[in-house]
Amino acid sequence: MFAIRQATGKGLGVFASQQIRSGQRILSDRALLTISASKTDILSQVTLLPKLDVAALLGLSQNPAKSGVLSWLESIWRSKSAPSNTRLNHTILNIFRNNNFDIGDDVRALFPRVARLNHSCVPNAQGNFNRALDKFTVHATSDIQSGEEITISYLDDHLALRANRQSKLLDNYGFVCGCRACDKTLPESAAREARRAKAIDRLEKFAQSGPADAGKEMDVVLALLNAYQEEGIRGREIATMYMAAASQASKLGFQEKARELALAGLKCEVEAVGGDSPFFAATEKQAKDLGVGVDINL
Ligand SMILES: C[S@@+](CC[C@H](N)C(=O)[O-])C[C@H]1O[C@@H](n2cnc3c(N)ncnc32)[C@H](O)[C@@H]1O
Repeated sequence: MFAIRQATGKGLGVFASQQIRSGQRILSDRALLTISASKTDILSQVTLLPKLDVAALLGLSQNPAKSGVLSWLESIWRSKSAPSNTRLNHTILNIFRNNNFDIGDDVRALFPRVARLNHSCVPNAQGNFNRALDKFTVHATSDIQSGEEITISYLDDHLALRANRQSKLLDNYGFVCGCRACDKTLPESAAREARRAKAIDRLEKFAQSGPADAGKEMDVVLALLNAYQEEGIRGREIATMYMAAASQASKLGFQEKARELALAGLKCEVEAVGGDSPFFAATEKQAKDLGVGVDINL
């Protein structure tokens, strides 16, 4: 379904080798290495790995940024690593920083194929850890054409403005993003940023406007959802927003609207994580608790 090859200006990348439909699972990867913040350090963990896994780890990309620091990792490095100044140790730490994913409960992990996915601020796929499978899965969040690069977002705030996104990517990964949303030469670029700025402004005004009622909250979530849709961004965050809007609609007594929003939330969730994910089960339960049990064809 995909091939790993050179992506101009980005090192290696993952490319669709056939058409992939939105919601399709592209890959699921078992961790090469997992690090828990409280229990262990990276270097001693690596010494326990089979040789083939060490070779796979050392084949992953390094972060060229000098200042790129994940403070959590830095503290583990400083407090527990010894000897700390060999070239190999620095390489391992650098690779871990550049490729790890937060999988919840203060655990970070390296996944060999997932680590080849490049970033886009308007990604066409999303990665999530599936606790039931003990694997990191990647799902298409829009239709992907054969030959197209498969991308995910490395950022938490998907609606952030360009300057904000770029400084985070530069600090943490050492690259200047040239994705569609960051490319200032594209005709739609200014309109995109203006739409994002408007949505952020609306959210900030809402946050400052004192106690909110369900009606105001629903309006602001619907406006945000609209902004995400206009940007072509889908995934779990959007599913969460749909469920929040469904909850407000239900509080206001608009059961039909609540049902419609919950169905949209469930669809978005299942497309991003798959029907076998505990995240999806939790969202299904949320819909049931709202009294808007919806059946969705998996
Ligand atoms: C997790 S790795 C992704 C795979 C990597 N390209 C490789 O060759 O293995 C992250 C690194 O890929 C590169 N990268 C990812 N997204 C990029 C983008 N949008 N623009 C430029 N470089 C990017 C950066 O060097 C970043 O530090």
